[in-house]
Amino acid sequence: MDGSCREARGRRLLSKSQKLETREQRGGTPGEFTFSADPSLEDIRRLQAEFVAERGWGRFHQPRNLLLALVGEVGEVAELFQWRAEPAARAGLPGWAPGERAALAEELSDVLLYLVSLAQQCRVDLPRAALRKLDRNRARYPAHRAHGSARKYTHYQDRPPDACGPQD
Ligand SMILES: Nc1ccn([C@H]2C[C@H](O)[C@@H](COP(=O)(O)OP(=O)(O)OP(=O)(O)O)O2)c(=O)n1
Repeated sequence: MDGSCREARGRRLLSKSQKLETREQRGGTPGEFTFSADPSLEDIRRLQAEFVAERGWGRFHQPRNLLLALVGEVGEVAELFQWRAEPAARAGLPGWAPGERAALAEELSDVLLYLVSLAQQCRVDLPRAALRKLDRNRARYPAHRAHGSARKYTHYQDRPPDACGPQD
């Protein structure tokens, strides 16, 4: 893809993300919520890498710096939740103002952008790695044993299948 095609694609993705933000500001029923089909994680990696390269920031983006930046942004997400009454921390974030939802979308995006950058700098193919990890989680937490229970997987490994019920 040449430079002008890449820029046009970047603009299209940006205009889509602006529409998505409007949807986020409205809130909605959590069960009905889905992500947009694009951009892919690879699109986001590439756009962020271009953003960093255009500013000559590559030398700052060493893994440890990115990790610290990521943790800092996670802290900013936590700030938006701290001291809220319990109902406002439920799925769908009832009672959150549009501006607060927009602020959360920004902070979560900062987390994602630093996570993707960190994975790139550590040469981790994040989408594939996440799929592999999901496979591992499925194996560790068989649905018939873990259903309705928040216990750690080691609880299932240590016991025969009939030693505990699903609610145990
Ligand atoms: N060296 C840098 C600096 C910034 N960014 C990008 C990634 C984040 O998405 C965002 C972080 O920018 P800020 O450090 O300005 O943090 P905030 O956007 O959270 O601003 P504020 O702290 O005012 O909320 O910019 C980056 O990739 N590399």
